Amino acid sequence: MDEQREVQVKNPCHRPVFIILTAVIAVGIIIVVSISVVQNKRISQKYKYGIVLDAGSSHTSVFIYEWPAEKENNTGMVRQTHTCNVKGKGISSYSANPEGAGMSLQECMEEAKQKIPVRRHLETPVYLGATAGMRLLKMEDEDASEKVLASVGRSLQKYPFSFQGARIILGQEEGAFGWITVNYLSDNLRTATGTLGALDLGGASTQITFVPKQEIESQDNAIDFRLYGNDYHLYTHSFLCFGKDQVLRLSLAEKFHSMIDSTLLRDPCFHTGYNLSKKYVDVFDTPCIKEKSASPKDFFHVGEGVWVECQNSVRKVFNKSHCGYSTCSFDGVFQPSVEGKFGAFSAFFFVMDFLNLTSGTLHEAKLKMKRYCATPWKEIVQRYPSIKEKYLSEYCFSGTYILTLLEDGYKFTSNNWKDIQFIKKIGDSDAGWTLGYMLNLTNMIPAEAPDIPLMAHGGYVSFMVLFTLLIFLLFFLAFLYYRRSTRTAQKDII
Ligand SMILES: Nc1nc2c(ncn2[C@@H]2O[C@H](COP(=O)(O)OP(=O)(O)OP(=O)(O)O)[C@@H](O)[C@H]2O)c(=O)[nH]1
Ligand SMILES: [Ca+2]
Repeated sequence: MDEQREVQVKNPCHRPVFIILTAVIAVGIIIVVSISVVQNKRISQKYKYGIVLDAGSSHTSVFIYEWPAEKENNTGMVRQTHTCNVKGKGISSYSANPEGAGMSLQECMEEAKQKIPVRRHLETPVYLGATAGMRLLKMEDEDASEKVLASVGRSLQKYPFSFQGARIILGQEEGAFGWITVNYLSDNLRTATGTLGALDLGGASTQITFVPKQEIESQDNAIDFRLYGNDYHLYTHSFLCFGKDQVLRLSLAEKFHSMIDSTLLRDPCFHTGYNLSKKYVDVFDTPCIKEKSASPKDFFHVGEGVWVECQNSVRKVFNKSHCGYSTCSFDGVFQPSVEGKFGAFSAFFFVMDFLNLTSGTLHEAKLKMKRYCATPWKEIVQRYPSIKEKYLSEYCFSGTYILTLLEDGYKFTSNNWKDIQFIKKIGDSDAGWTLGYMLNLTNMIPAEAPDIPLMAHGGYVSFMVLFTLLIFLLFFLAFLYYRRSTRTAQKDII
């Protein structure tokens, strides 16, 4: 009986050291399993989708966005997975045939059906936002603009997605959501380390948006946001009629006034040797031109290729005669001095990228423009055989307009020229207003900062490796201790 008790007392499993080791190992295993369950839950999540149609003045694009279902409120989680460019012109060109506007969207919407998993169709929101082309149509013919919007709305309702409306967005929204997009994609909103201004150049309007140092003197140009716990006081302005297609018309109309021969329009912004018969209505048929000069049905558009003269003619479209504030850009619009870095996208990028002006100084850009505009049209066509002649013929004008808008209009100088980054995409996503618009309407950017994740992925992996090694070590120690204790116990019995 005494012998039996002695064996029991000496059983190593009953020693305090062994009990503590076992308890530590058990707790360790529980911690490792719990952390991996919580952490991996985040990895095995499913994706959600959203569709935004950008119904611009020149064309419509359909953007599909995707984000992990359980990370809706974390910044940087939404990315563009697919784009489809609708064939033909923008929806505002269907004023005489509104049904055609809705039909034009079909091909891209069928593509969206293929790209988004069927089980997500019903819950996927679809938004259509129309910009300056539709704003101009509304000014010209409100009834026609309503019919076009109704037609695209009916067309979008035929798809299995959750249609959320088709509307003309305000110029302020276009500017502000472009700013949200570039700053969301650059992860500037959560970190609050400074923001990127946004410059958007479309066919019919252009937007400038940034956080100014000066006070905003006009309420129409001020927008406030609270995002991830930070307050932003933004300056924004959208210049209707200052998109590059409308400014080309304004500039041609201006030249008509000083023409001696009303059938021959000599243009320093087009290359020498460029000579094309154009229709008078194609220039003047826009609400952006108030004074319709009496001209014939057709005219010859003849290039002269003189950059300095081109810039002088472009300057005439900026009205600087009045300003009711301490400072203005042009057309009597208040603008504080530009501040910080800017992302310039849409036609700012297409044009500056083509002209190879996305880097270098303002002075170099002017010299390159001078050379480019002076190149004969024949040579330009030979140099770029794959580019549509309409686009190609307009780069001298568009590049000149961009330099003039940025320098004379917005007051960028050779000192802060380098602060303008010409961008098309950030990561996979296009820079533009659509992503910001969707993030806002789905409430995906919270006003307050979301909870910090339990552990960053790198930290999680290191932690799991170290902890697992530690548990193995403890197992090994427990084993050594058990073996030694059993041997001692056996020796004692013998
Ligand atoms: N060179 C060139 N121009 C383009 C390209 N894509 C569009 N454009 C032109 O660039 C201008 C601006 O295009 P977008 O930014 O799509 O303009 P939009 O959204 O239709 O117009 P808004 O309603 O004013 O915003 C238009 O004159 C287009 O015809 C391109 O790939 N290359
Ligand atoms: Ca646009």
